Amino acid sequence: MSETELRQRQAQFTKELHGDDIGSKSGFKAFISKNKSAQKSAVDKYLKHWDGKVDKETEDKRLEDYNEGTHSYYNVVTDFYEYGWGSSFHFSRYYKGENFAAACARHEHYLAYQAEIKKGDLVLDVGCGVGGPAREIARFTGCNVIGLNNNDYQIAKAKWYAKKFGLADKLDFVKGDFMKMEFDANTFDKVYAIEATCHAPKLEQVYSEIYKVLKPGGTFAVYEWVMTDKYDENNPEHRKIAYEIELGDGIPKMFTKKVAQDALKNVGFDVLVEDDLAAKDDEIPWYYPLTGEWKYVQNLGDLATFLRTSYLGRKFTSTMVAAMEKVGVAPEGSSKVTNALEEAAVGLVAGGRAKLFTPMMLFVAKKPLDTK
Ligand SMILES: CC(C)=CCC[C@@H](C)[C@H]1CC[C@H]2C3=C(CC[C@]12C)[C@@]1(C)CC[C@H](O)C[C@@H]1CC3
Ligand SMILES: C[S@@+](CC[C@H](N)C(=O)[O-])C[C@H]1O[C@@H](n2cnc3c(N)ncnc32)[C@H](O)[C@@H]1O
Repeated sequence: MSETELRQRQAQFTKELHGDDIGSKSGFKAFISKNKSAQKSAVDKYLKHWDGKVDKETEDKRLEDYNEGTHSYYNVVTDFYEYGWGSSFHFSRYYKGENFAAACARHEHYLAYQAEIKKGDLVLDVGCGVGGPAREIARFTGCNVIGLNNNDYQIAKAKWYAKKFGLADKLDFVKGDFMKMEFDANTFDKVYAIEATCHAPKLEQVYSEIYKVLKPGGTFAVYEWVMTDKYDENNPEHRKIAYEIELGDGIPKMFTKKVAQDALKNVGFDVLVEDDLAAKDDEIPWYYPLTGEWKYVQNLGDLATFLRTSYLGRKFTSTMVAAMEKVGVAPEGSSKVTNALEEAAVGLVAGGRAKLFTPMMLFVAKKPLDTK
């Protein structure tokens, strides 16, 4: 299928699944108003590559089908993410006494600071979700952001929020595959990516696209999802954790830190910073909202989040979803989605505790000035 046909099909499917009125409904309300047969087909498309097999052929198919696979994944999880987590789809570090929302904003500000984003800069957000980080970074720095995303539903939501919060003149969101960017070379002053490029079937390709669209002298800053140096692909316990992360988070293959480091260098970047922010031995771990550690809850906002994200909260949600699916209120396949998200949570916490995985491998890289 050609790129244009794929695009048209995905746009048409988004209309069928989510209807025309995207944005005004979010979380639970959006979830129950989906077209039921389209939802079933989206769930099947996402899960068709996840049948427990870890052989090379199955993995190759997942890598080949990365675009549709991820598109389908975000079609079915976005409402759950918004309901449980908010509109920034990433993890954060937590300082003692700092609440969830403040930590999330600070994590975004830190990336903007590392990327040296300034007022008036034209910035690309690679894999922008529903635009939570883009809104924060535009407000924080005064820059203009273009968010790139291959998920039509999220783009429609991101546009809706930008308008709602009076940021439509600072932000734009466009459909596209980060493996084949359509922007002219040397377009952006800065580029950032937050927990998104791990969906790429090949890191070197997405980094080389970023390199292409960045102006010479421009900075790229990324929070990358990688398996750490402790990870051993031949250790079945390690592989099980990586598989849970892949399945539950719609990732064709988790790569190691070494693969990411080499990829950045191979495409021509000068790598200025390599810092695993999950390896700082913070008193409050980045994965705490997915555990049962109530002691870190700071305020009522955190309590509301924790009631949805903690083990018991997730159990409550999945039980309710299963009951609603049974009586036909929730679309068929919804329980498969909550089960997959449970695998994600379990794998992420296990990977975090064992320091086999990090969702915040910070790389800051520059495109040399003497390139075209
Ligand atoms: C997939 C990538 C690369 C990044 C997303 C990181 C996180 C924002 C998500 C990873 C696992 C997600 C889960 C939820 C929210 C978003 C994540 C933390 C839930 C808490 C949403 C509510 C559901 O009932 C349970 C989910 C568990 C996993
Ligand atoms: C975990 S979300 C992170 C979103 C955002 N960076 C944030 O922090 O809120 C990953 C994002 O990458 C996007 N994505 C995945 N594969 C993509 C691709 N091939 N091209 C463009 N965007 C992609 C997804 O649609 C999703 O918006």
